[in-house]
Amino acid sequence: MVYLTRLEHFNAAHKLYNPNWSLEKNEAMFGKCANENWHGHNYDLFVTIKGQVNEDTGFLFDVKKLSELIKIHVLEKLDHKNLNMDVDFMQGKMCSTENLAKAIWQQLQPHLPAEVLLHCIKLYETPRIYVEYFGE
Ligand SMILES: Nc1nc2c(c(=O)[nH]1)N=C([C@H](O)[C@H](O)COP(=O)(O)OP(=O)(O)OP(=O)(O)O)CN2
Repeated sequence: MVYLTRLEHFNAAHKLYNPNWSLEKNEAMFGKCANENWHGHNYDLFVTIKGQVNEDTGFLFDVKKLSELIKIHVLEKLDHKNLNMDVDFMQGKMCSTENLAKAIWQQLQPHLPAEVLLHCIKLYETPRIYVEYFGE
């Protein structure tokens, strides 16, 4: 089994706000990210796939094709967007790094060829905060 990773990048805005809570409770939980405090992040997205190496190509999967799939199914929906307002697959969800990583998996996984398994979505919200999601 070989693991292959492609790093992509996008910028997006969000706020952390639970509409079922008071402003005070949101502020207490989410601090400077809460309520009307819209702010942006430079996200780094690591997509890791796994599988067997093809003897003819030496590739698990052409990483340029992987990049293209990520662009079409993930980045075009997220880059320079407001996660809370513009992104259909984040509607009704808290726009945390955890939920975004899980949603990216759900967006991408159905578009990978059968012989390629998605192993991990690793998403950096800041250089010091990241989430890894393994699809479970
Ligand atoms: N479990 C989670 N906790 C937090 C998340 C998250 O997605 N999951 N997100 C945030 C905020 O989005 C916040 O904007 C993080 O940015 P920041 O405070 O700038 O984070 P850093 O720790 O990298 O910056 P410092 O300056 O070092 O504090 C908060 N929590």
